[in-house]
Amino acid sequence: MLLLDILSKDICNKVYIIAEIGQNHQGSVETAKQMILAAKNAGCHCVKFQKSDLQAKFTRSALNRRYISEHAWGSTYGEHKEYLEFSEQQYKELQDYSKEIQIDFTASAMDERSLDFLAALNVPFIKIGSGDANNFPLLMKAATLGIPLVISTGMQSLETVDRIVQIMEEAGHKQYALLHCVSSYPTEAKDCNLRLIPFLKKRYANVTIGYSGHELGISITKAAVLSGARIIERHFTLDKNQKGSDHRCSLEPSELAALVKDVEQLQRENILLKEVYTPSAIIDILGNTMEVEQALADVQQKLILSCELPCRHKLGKSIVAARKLEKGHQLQEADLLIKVSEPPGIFAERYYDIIGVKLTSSVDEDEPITENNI
Ligand SMILES: CC(=O)N[C@H](C=O)[C@@H](O)[C@H](O)[C@H](O)COP(=O)(O)O
Ligand SMILES: C=C(OP(=O)(O)O)C(=O)O
Repeated sequence: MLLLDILSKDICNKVYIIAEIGQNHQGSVETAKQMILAAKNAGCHCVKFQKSDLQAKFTRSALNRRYISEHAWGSTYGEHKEYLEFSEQQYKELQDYSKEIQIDFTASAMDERSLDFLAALNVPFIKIGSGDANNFPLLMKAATLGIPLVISTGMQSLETVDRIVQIMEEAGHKQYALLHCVSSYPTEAKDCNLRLIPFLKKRYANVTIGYSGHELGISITKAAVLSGARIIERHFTLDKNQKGSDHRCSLEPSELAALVKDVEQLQRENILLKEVYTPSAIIDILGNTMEVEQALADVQQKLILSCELPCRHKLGKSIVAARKLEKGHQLQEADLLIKVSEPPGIFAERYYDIIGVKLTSSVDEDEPITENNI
């Protein structure tokens, strides 16, 4: 299977292309099937969805908050997400359909219950989205399942990415990839920071590096391939003008097909036998456009970008009390969960740092632990 060959680095000149259907199916299984077929016809290797167990992923206050947006499918965020969430039975139906037309089918596991569900569904790999890249307990569990993992690194620090790699190494899990990603929708060219692809390749020499892009158009994604990305993920839509947060920065079928064709041509011309090109060589190959030049600007350090802060605030995971915790209580793992919280609390990457710390004030069940509590 191509993905496994890429993860084991047996093949270096092919790119595995994932069409991220995400929640662009508008809550309709029929539309999802049309999208799976359109992704297959565009030449993609895989279709991907987003699987959540809403009570496991979000706190009650995050689910109950009013969602005032032209993209809202309900009056609260919980109603909106419920509308877009497929049942386990519907997942099986979509998986069967994907099998029938021979395209890989998977989803991101956005909480532990969804991870268990996807593992049981026997998907070829499980995606861990940027929102869970700092969810170390989830990553530890995922690393022990014996299933390939594709892990995005948007809205995370370099320290967190180092920790992901350490978790995989400690678990002896070798079949995984890290995707460079910037969690802003759409990402402006100047924020794409494609030089972080060779940076990550050098820092984690044994790990396959890919790119999950949220920018407009396909040129920057092609530049990502020439920067060394061997797994590409792009949001996919049947029509960019539809209601929904992700449609605008998604590719329509003709754009996705053009991306696949252009990547295949780079492969046919043996250009991908060399993995990493310099920015000037990439511009020579693709032709000079301002956006590609901006996306390739010199960047030496992986930081959480200011353009990612709205997404980190909205969908970043926080540390939450699993039950009511009294003042003076010394925190243990069993006391804590990791969820999207409204308002956010201490971010999930500090989970292991606060174990053993005594609470200076009580925290209610399903409420975030904040700096004021420790
Ligand atoms: C960080 C993350 O999960 N991002 C996902 C993947 O890129 C997105 O598809 C979000 O689910 C989507 O943008 C949320 O939109 P809304 O809040 O309108 O449901
Ligand atoms: C959030 C996701 O993707 P990314 O972090 O790659 O944008 C996802 O796949 O669910």
